[in-house]
Amino acid sequence: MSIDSCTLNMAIPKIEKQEPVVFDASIIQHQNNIPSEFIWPEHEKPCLESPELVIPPIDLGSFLSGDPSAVSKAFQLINEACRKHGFFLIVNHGVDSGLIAKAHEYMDKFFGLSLAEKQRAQRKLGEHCGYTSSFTGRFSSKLPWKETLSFRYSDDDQLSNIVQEYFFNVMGEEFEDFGLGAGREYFKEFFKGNDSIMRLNNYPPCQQPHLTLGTGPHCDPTSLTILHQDEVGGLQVLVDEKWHFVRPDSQAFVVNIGDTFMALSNGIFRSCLHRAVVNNKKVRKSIAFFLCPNMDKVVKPPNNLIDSNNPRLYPDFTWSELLEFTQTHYRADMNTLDVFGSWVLQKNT
Ligand SMILES: C=C1C[C@]23C[C@H]1CC[C@H]2[C@]1(C)CCC[C@@](C)(C(=O)O)[C@H]1[C@@H]3C(=O)O
Ligand SMILES: O=C(O)CCC(=O)C(=O)O
Ligand SMILES: [Fe+2]
Repeated sequence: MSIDSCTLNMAIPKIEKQEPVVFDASIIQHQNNIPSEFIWPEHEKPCLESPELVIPPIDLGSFLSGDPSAVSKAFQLINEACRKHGFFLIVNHGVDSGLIAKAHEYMDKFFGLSLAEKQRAQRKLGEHCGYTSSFTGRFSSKLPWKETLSFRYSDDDQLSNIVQEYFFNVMGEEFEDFGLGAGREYFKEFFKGNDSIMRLNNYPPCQQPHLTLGTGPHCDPTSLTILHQDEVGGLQVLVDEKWHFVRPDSQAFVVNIGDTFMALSNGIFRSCLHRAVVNNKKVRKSIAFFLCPNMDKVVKPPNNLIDSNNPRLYPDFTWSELLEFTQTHYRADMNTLDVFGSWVLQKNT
C-alpha cells in the first residue's frame, strides 16, 4: 500500500488549528520559561562553553598592495581554509568602520521599533525578503531565537537604488537612508548581475540560552557570505567535528563558503557548517551579505574542475530553484545541498 492511500484510509484526527506563538523581542527576552517551540532537541542543544577557534585573519590590505609574497600567502591561507572548513576572517578590508557603525545604528533603530511597526515590513510566506520575528507561522518547532530583516542587493546598474527603494516603500521616507549604497574571470562573469541578499539578525537575550539556538546548525544555501558580528559573540563553526566560537572582532568580516559555491567548485570548497547561540544578558546583532548569482544563472563548475577522477557531484541547477527549495520545501540545514541535488535529479527524470 502506498503511503498516500494508507494515510487516506486512516481516521484523520481533527487538528485544532493552533495560533502560532508570538515572538515579541521586547517581552520574550524577560520570560523565565521559554515556550516549547523554541526548545531544540537534546542532540542539537548548544554548548555555551565551546572553545574559540584560533585562526590567522587574512590581511586584505597587504593583499591589495600587490606585494607578491603577501598575495601568495593570502591565496594559500584562503585556499586551505575553503578546502578544510569553508570559512576565514578578513581584516583591513577597506570598508569604512564608520559605515559599519552606521549600519549597526540603523539596525538598532529598526529592531527597537514595536513589533507592529516592524511588521510593516513583514516577510510573506515563500518569500525571502522582509521582516520575521523568529519564524512563527513558517515553522512550528525548533524556532530560532531571533528576528531578521532581509532585503535584496544587486550590482545590476538598473537596480542601483534597490535598497533605498525597498526601505522607502515598506517603511517610509524616514528609513530611506538605510541602504549602505554601495576566481577569476569565470567567477567574475558568474556573479555579474548578482541578485544578493542582505540580512540583519537581531538576537534578543534569552533566559534559558542553553535550551535554544539563535540560528540552528546550517550551511548557507547561498554562494559566499560576508558577515559582521557585533562585540557580543555567539557565532560557532564546526571544525574537526567540534563547535568553536568565532571571537568577535569589530575590524573583521567573517567570510564563509555556501552550498552554491560548493556546487560551483564541484565540492572542492566546503560549505561551512555554522550556527549562532544566544545568551541571557545582551542583545546580539549580526549583518550578513549573502552573495547570490542572478536567479537564472545555471550553477555548474568550470570544465577544468571535472575529469574522470573528479566527476560531477551535483546536477546543474539555477539559484532560483535552490532558493525556492529553501523557502517552500525544505528548511535549510547541514544537508540542504545533498537533499536538493537528489530532488533536482528526481524532478528531471
Ligand atoms: C537563502 C537564505 C535562506 C536563509 C537565509 C538565506 C541564507 C541562509 C538561510 C538560513 C539562515 C539557514 C538556516 C535556517 C534559516 C531558515 C534561518 O534560520 O534563518 C535560513 C534562511 C531562510 O530560509 O530564511
Ligand atoms: O548571526 C550569526 O553570527 C550567524 C547568522 C547566520 O548564520 C545566517 O544568518 O545565515
Ligand atoms: Fe548562516
